[in-house]
Amino acid sequence: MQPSPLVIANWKMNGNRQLVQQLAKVLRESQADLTEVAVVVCPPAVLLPAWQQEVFYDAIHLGAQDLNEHASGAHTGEHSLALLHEAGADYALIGHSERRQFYGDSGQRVQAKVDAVLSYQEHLFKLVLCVGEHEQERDAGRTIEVVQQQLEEALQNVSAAQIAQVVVAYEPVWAIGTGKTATPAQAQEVHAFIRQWLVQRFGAAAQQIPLLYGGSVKADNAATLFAEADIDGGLIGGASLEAQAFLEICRAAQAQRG
Ligand SMILES: O=C(CO)COP(=O)(O)O
Repeated sequence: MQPSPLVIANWKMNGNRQLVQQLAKVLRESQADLTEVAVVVCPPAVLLPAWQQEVFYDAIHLGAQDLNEHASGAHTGEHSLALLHEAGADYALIGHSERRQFYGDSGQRVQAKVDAVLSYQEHLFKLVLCVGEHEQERDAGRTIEVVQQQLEEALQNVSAAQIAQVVVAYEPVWAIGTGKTATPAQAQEVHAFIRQWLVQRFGAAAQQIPLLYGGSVKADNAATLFAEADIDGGLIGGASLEAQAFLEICRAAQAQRG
């Protein structure tokens, strides 16, 4: 059995209360068409409470774009899992390339955040581990090596029992916000590798881990990407800020299992 389709909106530092209402309305009106696809919205943390008021059916989850691995204390500007949970989140993105590149998330820090999620009140959060290569790394033929290293480091302390809480998102850095989507074949090649690595490391249960593709997914290319055997959905940036485009992407994920 394949993992259930999953589509995640990553609003990054965008959106406002009006967009919360717009997107929630579109999703609510279309819920009958989205029976097979789970949808997660990761707004800026301050908008989580606004989303919490809009979300009243089970298929929609809220997620944090990042978290602090400490439980509490002197960490100005940061959010603990307890705070995020209170604001309605039960998913957390970890290791997004923008955090790795611009906000100091080293491989070690990413690993600490993974461990924090998995040791936080058992099974409460799912984590979405983002991996992906830079353009120079792809050009140098190092894509698989880079992705493998990111997986090994981040999931170092994870047990086979905990793997059900993990989602992996492959986001080639050169495809993020550039309009340069990986071709379905390029994405599938890396996804097949990730699947094989996970199964080797965690056993057959890893067949059920959703593998998402992210990087310039739009309404018009989602269906061909999601048609690939190991692409179970998407992590959507820009297109998640347009309610109709995001809905079309969710529909494309649903259609794969329709
Ligand atoms: O980084 C992304 C989602 O996390 C992808 O962003 P875009 O869809 O804007 O390329």
